[in-house]
Amino acid sequence: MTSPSHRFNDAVAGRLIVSCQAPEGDPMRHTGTLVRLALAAEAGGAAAVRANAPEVVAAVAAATPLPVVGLWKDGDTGVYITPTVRHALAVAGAGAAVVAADATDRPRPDGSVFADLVRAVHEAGALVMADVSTLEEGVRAAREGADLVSTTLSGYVPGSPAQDGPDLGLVERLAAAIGVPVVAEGRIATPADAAAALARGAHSVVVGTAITAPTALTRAFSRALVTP
Ligand SMILES: CC(=O)N[C@H](C=O)[C@@H](O)[C@H](O)[C@H](O)COP(=O)(O)O
Repeated sequence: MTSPSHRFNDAVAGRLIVSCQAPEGDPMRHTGTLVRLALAAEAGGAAAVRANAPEVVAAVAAATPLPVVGLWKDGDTGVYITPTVRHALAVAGAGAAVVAADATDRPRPDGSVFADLVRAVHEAGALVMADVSTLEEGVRAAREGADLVSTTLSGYVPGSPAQDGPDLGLVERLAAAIGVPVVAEGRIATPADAAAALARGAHSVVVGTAITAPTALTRAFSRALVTP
């Protein structure tokens, strides 16, 4: 029998995962709207959807046959992407095929370690995508049982310098170092960026803002039109 890990990994191999999220206070932060974005992603050929919060994960999973990579953001400092085992189990319980969680080496609010979260999510029948910012974190997450490792947090945590574009160097280094699939995520702005990520060794590519964030995209256009 094919394991859940093989099934998901085969389904997203060489393909796009669309992140359908909206920040706190954004007009798009509305479950029905995020479901519509997920349906648009499906219609456009995405292989999976990444979604935030149990309610949205459940609604997207009910509306589309695509597997859902679920997370639960809590706050925006320290470890905020699925920070505790409780958050992870709620996301798995909502129907996520994969639970994405911070796998940096910073302290977690419930005192757990990443390996505890991996164990709990596997017992719940879902896979784990480790969101990392460095090569070392990715190597450790793979050793601790992560099913996929994503470059999500590169440029967003102390010790990982901010960059304008995607961190394709990290994609390449991870792909050479670990045996689990590497996902390129973060600031992938164009189809050419996505194709370049695959060429550098990514198994799959997550795109959020460039596809599903009209407020941020409008802001970028507006700023470009402001005369100095
Ligand atoms: C750092 C962080 O919290 N990243 C989040 C992870 O779920 C999302 O806010 C991003 O939109 C997602 O990673 C996709 O990235 P981009 O929107 O750049 O394509």
